[in-house]
Amino acid sequence: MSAVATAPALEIVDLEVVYERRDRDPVRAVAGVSLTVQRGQILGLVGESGCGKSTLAKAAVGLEKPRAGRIVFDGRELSPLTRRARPLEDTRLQMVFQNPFSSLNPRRKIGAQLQEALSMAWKGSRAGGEGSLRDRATALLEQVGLPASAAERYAHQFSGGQRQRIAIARALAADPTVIVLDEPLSSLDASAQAQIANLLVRLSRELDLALVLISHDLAIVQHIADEVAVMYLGKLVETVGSGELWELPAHPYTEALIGAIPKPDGERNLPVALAGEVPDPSAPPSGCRFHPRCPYAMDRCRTEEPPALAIGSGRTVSCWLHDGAAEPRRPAELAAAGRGAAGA
Ligand SMILES: Nc1ncnc2c1ncn2[C@@H]1O[C@H](COP(=O)(O)OP(=O)(O)OP(=O)(O)O)[C@@H](O)[C@H]1O
Repeated sequence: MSAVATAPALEIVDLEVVYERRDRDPVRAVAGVSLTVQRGQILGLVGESGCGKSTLAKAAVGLEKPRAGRIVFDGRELSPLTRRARPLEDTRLQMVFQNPFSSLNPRRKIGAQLQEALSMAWKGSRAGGEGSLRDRATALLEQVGLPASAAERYAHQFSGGQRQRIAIARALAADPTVIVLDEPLSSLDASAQAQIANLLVRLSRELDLALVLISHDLAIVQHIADEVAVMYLGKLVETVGSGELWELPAHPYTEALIGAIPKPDGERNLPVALAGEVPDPSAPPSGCRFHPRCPYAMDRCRTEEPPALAIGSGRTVSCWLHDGAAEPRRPAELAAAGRGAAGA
């Protein structure tokens, strides 16, 4: 992990996002989430489909209005304005979407689209002119591993991986501090995924960029994230340094997610199976939201919601198994020691 800056690049505090629906209960898609990302750091945000990852990402960059909570970007609290009305500095918080094809203009050359992104970010504040915009666009293409000739081509002339490189180059045009990437690899084949993952690590290190990488693919996150936040039904259940997480998952949900990653020999990592579907976020279970699916659930889990408990250095887990636990341990070990149903 690289050096930690004084103010976090991005800090999200108790964020809540609710979708109101006509004639139906509102969906509390993000139900009080706090997390922090430092410059030069990659934070992986993982969880099953529907747990609120995209909503959290959109709220973080101002595309969705939070009902409550704060977003502090580079030490300044972001105002709840639309993106276009935000001050210029706030464009340094960028987002890259899953499908780069839909976010690129099919009728404009890539070079022109990059120049447009550069001039919007510069807004005449820097000495420029067409020549320097063109040079800078070429430099952006090189930064993401594409030749200068890519500027003269259109989006459909590139592969999926190349298009994602272009989308990243366009985000870089704003000279960002933070980029939130929502499933940037999931539409790509395995080899393009590996290349883009390597590119993200390089850019984060070279440009001291904070990256929030949203993915349901734990195997990829395992390779490139420094920190991982695990989300379940609108809440974070565990936040931890990446290496530690894979060695010693502390939340039963994390244990199950990691257990589901196939090993190269076809075996699973751990014998914990995740039963059932993610419940409806408009009517979440009482107590711990994970308790109906948890193999270690105790009586308390059905009625009392666990807070984020600090275990180890900088690590938090929202699980009653760890209440009073002196050090991180596997859920199965804690249950066997008498804390959960399995040991009761
Ligand atoms: N515009 C909306 N109106 C109502 N409900 C919504 C809206 N957008 C998302 N939701 C609901 O909010 C919850 C969280 O959705 P979100 O897309 O943030 O999850 P996700 O973890 O990103 O899932 P995926 O990986 O499938 O995109 C889901 O129950 C979803 O159905």
